[in-house]
Amino acid sequence: MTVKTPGTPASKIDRTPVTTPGGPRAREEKIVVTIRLRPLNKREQSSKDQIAWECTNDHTIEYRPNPHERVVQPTTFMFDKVFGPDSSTETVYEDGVKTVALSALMGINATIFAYGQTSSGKTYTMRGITEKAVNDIYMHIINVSFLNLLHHHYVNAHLSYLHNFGVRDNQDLLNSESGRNLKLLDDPEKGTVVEKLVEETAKDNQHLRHLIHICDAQRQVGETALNDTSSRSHQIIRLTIESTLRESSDCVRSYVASLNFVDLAGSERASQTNAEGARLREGCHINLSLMTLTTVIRKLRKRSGHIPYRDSKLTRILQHSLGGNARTAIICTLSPASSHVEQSRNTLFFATRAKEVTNNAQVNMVVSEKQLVKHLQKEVARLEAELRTPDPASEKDVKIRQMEREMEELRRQRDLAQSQVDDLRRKLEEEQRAKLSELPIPAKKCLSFSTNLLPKHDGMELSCSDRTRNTLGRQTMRQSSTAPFTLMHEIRKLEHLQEQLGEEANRALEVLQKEVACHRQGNQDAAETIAKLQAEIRGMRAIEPSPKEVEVGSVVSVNKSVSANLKEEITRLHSQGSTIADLEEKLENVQKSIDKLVMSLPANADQPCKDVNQKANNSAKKKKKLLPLASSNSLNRHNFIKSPCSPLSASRQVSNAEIENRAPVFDDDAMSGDTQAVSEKDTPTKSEGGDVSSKENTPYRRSSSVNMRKMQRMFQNAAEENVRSIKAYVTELKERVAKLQYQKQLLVCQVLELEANEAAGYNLEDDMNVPEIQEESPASWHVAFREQRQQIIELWDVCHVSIIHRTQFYLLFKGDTADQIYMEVELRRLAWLQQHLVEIGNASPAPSQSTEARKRVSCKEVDDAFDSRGKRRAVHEMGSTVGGKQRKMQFINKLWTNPHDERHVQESAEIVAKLVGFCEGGNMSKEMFELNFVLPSDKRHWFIGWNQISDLLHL
Ligand SMILES: Nc1ncnc2c1ncn2[C@@H]1O[C@H](COP(=O)(O)OP(=O)(O)OP(=O)(O)O)[C@@H](O)[C@H]1O
Repeated sequence: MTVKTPGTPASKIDRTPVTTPGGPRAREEKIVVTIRLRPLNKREQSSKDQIAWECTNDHTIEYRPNPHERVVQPTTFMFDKVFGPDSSTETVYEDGVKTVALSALMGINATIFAYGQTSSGKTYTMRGITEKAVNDIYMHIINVSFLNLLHHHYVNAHLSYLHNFGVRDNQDLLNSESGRNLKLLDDPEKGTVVEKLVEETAKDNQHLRHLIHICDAQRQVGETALNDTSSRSHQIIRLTIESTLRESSDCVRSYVASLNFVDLAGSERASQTNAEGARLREGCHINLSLMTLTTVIRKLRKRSGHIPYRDSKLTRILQHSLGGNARTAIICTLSPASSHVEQSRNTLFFATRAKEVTNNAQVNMVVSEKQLVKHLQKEVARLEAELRTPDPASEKDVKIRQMEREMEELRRQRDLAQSQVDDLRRKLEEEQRAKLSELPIPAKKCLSFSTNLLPKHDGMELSCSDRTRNTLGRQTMRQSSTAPFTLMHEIRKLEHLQEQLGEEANRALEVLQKEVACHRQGNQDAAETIAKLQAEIRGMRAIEPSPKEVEVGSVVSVNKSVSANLKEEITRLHSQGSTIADLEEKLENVQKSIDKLVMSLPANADQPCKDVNQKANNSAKKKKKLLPLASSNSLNRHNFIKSPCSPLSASRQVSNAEIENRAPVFDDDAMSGDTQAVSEKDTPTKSEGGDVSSKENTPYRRSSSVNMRKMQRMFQNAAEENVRSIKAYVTELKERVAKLQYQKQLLVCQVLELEANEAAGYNLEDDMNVPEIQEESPASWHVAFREQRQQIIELWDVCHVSIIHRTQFYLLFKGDTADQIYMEVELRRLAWLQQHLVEIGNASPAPSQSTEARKRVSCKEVDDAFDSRGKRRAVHEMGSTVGGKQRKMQFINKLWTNPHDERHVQESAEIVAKLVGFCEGGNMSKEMFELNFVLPSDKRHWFIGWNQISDLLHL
C-alpha cells in the first residue's frame, strides 16, 4: 500500500506520512498547549507543602508566592487551556485534546504527549486520554460503519508500542523477545522508522485495550522519593488508523494517519529524587532527552537555524509531530506544591515556547497500486498529448491560414458561379431574342390576372368569391408564364396596330373626302362638313404614335433591366391613354360629320326625289338604328375600301388570330387602284364627266337627254350607300380601337402584376425559363369556359349587373376559343367590381341599374315579343301570368334570378333577347365589350357602355 498525499509523487510507499510542497495546502497551526494542575498528593500534604499555583481562569495560571517572597520571575502564564486540580481527565480530553486526537480519523497525523516533572501526573493523565481517545475512535468506527455502509467507509487500527527509547535502548513492549536494541532507521520516504517494530492490528476496542494493558504492564517503573511508580522511560503508543471512503463507483479514497500517545519520563532533580546509581543515570538520560526536546521546541519557536531532531531518539521519533506533518497537543502537568515551584516554572517556560511552534498538518491519502497505475497512465497520456499538441499560438495561425484558403476557394467558386449565371442570362436573352424574332406572335393568349391587385376584405366575401379566386389563382399560375419581354412585345405590336388603324382611318376619310367632293353643289352645309372633315383628317394625321425605342418584332435592349423597361412601358402607356382617347374622339367626330352629311343629302335632291330620298332617309334611319353593329353593305364596302384590318376584307377569311397579330401589309397601289376602280365604277359622274368639281360639267346640266331624275336618284343612292359604308367602316374602326384599348389595359394590368410580383421578391427573370404562352387545348378550354361562365353568371347576380348585359354576353360568348380573352376580361372586371362593392358597403348603383334595365323592358315589348305560344311557355316557365302591367313587371323580375339554374339562365337570356330585339350575328358584336376599369360611383362607370348600347337599342 502506498501512502500519498494529494500532489505527492505516486511513488510514495505505504504508511509513511509525507509532507510535500505540491500537496494540499498544509494546515499551519500552533501546537495546542494545555496545563493540568494536579492537586496536592498525600506526600505534599503531609509535608505541609503550600499551593503555589492557581488557575485563575480557563487560560491563565498564576503563581502564588509567599507573602514575604520576592518574585522576579513571571508569575502569570496563559495557554490554550488550563485545567485546575478539580478538572477530571475526561474534561482535559474533551476540552483540550479530543479534536487533535480524532484528526487521525481524517488522515491527519496527531500526537498527544504529556510533559512535566516527575510525579506531576503525566502517566495519570495520558492513560486517561488514551483510553478516551481509543473509545472515541472505536465509537467513530462503529458509528461511521453503521451510518456509512452505503459509502463503504471502514476503519482499521494498528497498534505499536515503544518504550525506553531514548533512555537506554529502544524496547518494543509488544515483542518482549525482540531484545533491547531496536534501531532507528532513516528511511528517505518514511522518515525515522524503528527497525523490527511489531505492529499489532486491533480487532476491536477490547482487543486494543488489551494490547495497551500489556504494554503498560511491561513498562519499566521505579520508585523514587517523589513517585512510587515513576516511569523510568518514555513511552509511545502509536495507533495507525486507516480509513477508506468510496465516494463513487470508480472513486475510492483511502486515508492513513498515526495517532501517537506519548508519555514522557519526568524531568527530575537528583537532589529531590535522591537517585543514585542506575536511577541517577536514568534521570540523566531522561533529562538529556528532555533537554533536546526543549531545544528543538525552542528552535522551532524561533523558526530559524538547525533543528536538532537527531540529538535524541525522542526527537527523532517525534520529528513529524514537532513542527511537521501532524497536529500536536501537549499537556503540561504541574504539581501545585510550592516545593516544586522551580520545576513547575520550567515546565511553564517549556509550554510557553511550545505554544509558539507551528505544525503543518496534511491529509494523508492512500492510493492503491491499481489507482496508481491508472493515474500514471493518465499522466502519460496527458504528457504525450502535450508533446503532440503544438503551441496554441501556432495552431491558431494554422487555422487562420486554413480559413483564408477556404475563403479564397469560396471566392473562386462565387466568381465561377457568377460567370456561369452571366452566361446563362446571356444565352436566355439570346434565345428570347431569337424566339421573338422568329416565332409568329400567338393569336390568343390566356391573359390572366391576379386577385392580388384587388383589395381584400376578409369576412365580407360573397358566395362565389372562393371559386372565383380559385380560378383567378389558377390563372395567376399562368400569369407567371407571361414573360415581361412578351408583354413589351405585345405592347409594341398593339401600338403598331394602333398606328395602322390611324392610317386606315385617314385613308377612309380621304376616300370620303373624294366622295363628298362629288356632292359639291354649292351646298354650304356640305362645304362646312367637308371643311370640318378635312380638319378632322389633319387632326388625325397629327396623332402619331410615340417614337418607339424598338420596332415591332425587335428585341428590347438587353442592356436595360427587365423591370426598368416594364416601368418605362407603364409610364409610357399611361401617357398614351389620351392618345387613344383622342383617336376615339376623332372617330366619333368623323362619324357625326358623316351622319350630318348623310342627312344633308336629301336636301340637295329635287322635290320629285323626295319620296325616294324620304325612303332613303327612312332607310338610313333604320340603318342608323343598327349602324354601330350593322354589317352594312359588305360587298359595297369591300369594293369601297380594301383593308386587311377590315373585318369585311378578303383577309376576313383568315382567322381572327392571324388578323389581330399579324402586322398588316398595306398594298397602297392595290388599294388606290381599287379605290380608283370603285370611284370609276360606282360614281358614274366621275367616269363619265371626269371633273366632278365643276358645276359646268355636272351630269345634271351637261346632258339634258339623260333622265336627270334617274341620274340623281342613282347618284344619291350611290352616294348614300358609299357614305353609309364609310360610316359603318368608321364604326368598325371605333370598335377596333376600343378593343385595342382594353387589350392595352390588360397588358398594363399584367405589367403591374409582374411589377408587384417583382416588388414582392418574385424573380422576373425566372420566368424567362418558363414557356411564355400556354395554349389551352379545346377540351380543357371547353371545361374552363363552362366553369368561368358559371362564375360570371354568379358574379352578375352578386353585382346586380344589368340583365341586358347578361343576355348579350351570355348569347355572344358560347365557348369559342377566341372567347377566352372576353371571358377572362369579364371575370376580371366582375371580380374587381365585386371587391369594390364590398369596399363601398355594397352601396352600388348596380341594383338600380338592374331594376332600371328591367323597367326598360316595357310591358308592351313583353306583349310584342311573344306570340301566344311563346308567351304561354315563358309564363309557364317563370311561374307567372302575363296580364296587367304589374304582372308583366313581375314576369320581368323573374328573369335572371337564379344563377345556379342553367336552364333558367338560358331561358332568361332568350326571353330578354327577344324582348330587346337582340339577334346573334346581327346587332350584337363581341367588340362592343370595351373594357373600362373605373369605380361604379364614377360617372363613366363601366355600365355606361351598356347604357350607350341600350340607348342605341332604344331600350
Ligand atoms: N490529577 C491528579 N489527581 C489525583 N491524583 C493524581 C493526579 N495526577 C497524578 N496523581 C497521582 O500522582 C501520582 C503520580 O502520578 P504519575 O505517576 O502519573 O506521575 P508521573 O508524572 O507519571 O511521574 P513519573 O514521571 O515519575 O512517571 C500518582 O499516584 C497519581 O495517582
